[in-house]
Amino acid sequence: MPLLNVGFRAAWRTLSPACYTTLAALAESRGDSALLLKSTSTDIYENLALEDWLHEYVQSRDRHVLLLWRNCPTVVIGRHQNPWQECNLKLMRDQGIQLSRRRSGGGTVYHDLGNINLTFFTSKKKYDRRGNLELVISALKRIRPQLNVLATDRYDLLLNGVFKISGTASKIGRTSAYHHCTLLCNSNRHVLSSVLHSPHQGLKTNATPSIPATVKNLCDEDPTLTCDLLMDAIAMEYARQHSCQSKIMLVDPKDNLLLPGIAKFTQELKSWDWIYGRTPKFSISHYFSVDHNLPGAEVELNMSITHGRIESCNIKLFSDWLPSMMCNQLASDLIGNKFCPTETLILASAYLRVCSQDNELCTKWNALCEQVMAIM
Ligand SMILES: Nc1ncnc2c1ncn2[C@@H]1O[C@H](COP(=O)(O)OC(=O)CCCC[C@@H]2CCSS2)[C@@H](O)[C@H]1O
Repeated sequence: MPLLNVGFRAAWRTLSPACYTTLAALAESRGDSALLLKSTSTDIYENLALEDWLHEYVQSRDRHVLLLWRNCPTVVIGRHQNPWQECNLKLMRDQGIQLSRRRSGGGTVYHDLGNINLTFFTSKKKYDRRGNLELVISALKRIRPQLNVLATDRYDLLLNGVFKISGTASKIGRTSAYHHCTLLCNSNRHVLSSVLHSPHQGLKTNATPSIPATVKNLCDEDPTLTCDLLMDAIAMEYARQHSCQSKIMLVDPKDNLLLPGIAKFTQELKSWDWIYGRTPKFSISHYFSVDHNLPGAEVELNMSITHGRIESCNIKLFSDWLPSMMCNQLASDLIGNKFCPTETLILASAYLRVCSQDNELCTKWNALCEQVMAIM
């Protein structure tokens, strides 16, 4: 197969199904020591799976790869974080914003199509976060010399010395590594700050906390900037510094022929067990009023949650506005369930059938269950 002397994209496009080859083989057959890839997907799980796949299969050789990608609205938590501590899950459900857990450590960020993600794959030896961030700064300076951007000691990029425009995380394997970072061009800052705000106050955990910062979009500094412009500038700079072709190869993370086995990676990243079940053990203590028109309708809820499942639960009423027997039963039935509104709704509905003759009781019961589900 005459792959050695043709561009990546051309080679890929000219392959007939019969001689379809994997991305790893294509990378191997090309002489370049560096590759520039862009994902055609805007699905966070597919894109994180693509990172996993590249880390596993292409990075086994001493090769430099840069992957550019963007996502539809999503919150991305770090590997050892607690989503209930980091974000407003109810608001996210209501607004159709996805939640994902990445494999790298660090804090929580918000992505939408106005945010660019860059993943620098290298061998463990060549892993160089500062070098990568300097490359991004050089690319920015080349297209807009007046921009004042610097990298901090914790590998954030700051605009004008104050505003965060990029956050960093990384994963280091046995022989290979990757460093990935964001770049805010024109994200929705209102959504960003509202979803990265947890309604929980009495949550106790030793999960990694995020370090909140004041963010800014590059677009607010220079309205002529676009994500495409920034991605092209970074790709050019990468090609310049790594002496490789500046042509970007488009990769579809759903392409199981090019990326054998990727579907399994995607499935795992989408699973409840990975996203929620990996949360370090935590406890919540929540005090709320179920109905402000009902004097004394206050509730104290205490729960401990392990691997995302309710391990202990106590629902305390401060008056007899609801039969305490019902609450005790709910508390004991919640044990072992996922700390999630869907499972709780199923339990709550079963009770509703029992008390369906009594309208007032049903209303109070619904109000209580809705409050419990709202904190999940
Ligand atoms: N998109 C984006 N870019 C930069 N900063 C952000 C963003 N979203 C939120 N933030 C701010 O960073 C802090 C969290 O900072 P903190 O330092 O705790 O965490 C990070 O920076 C993690 C970066 C992960 C990058 C990966 C690259 C590909 S997949 S995600 C948050 O509270 C906001 O104030």
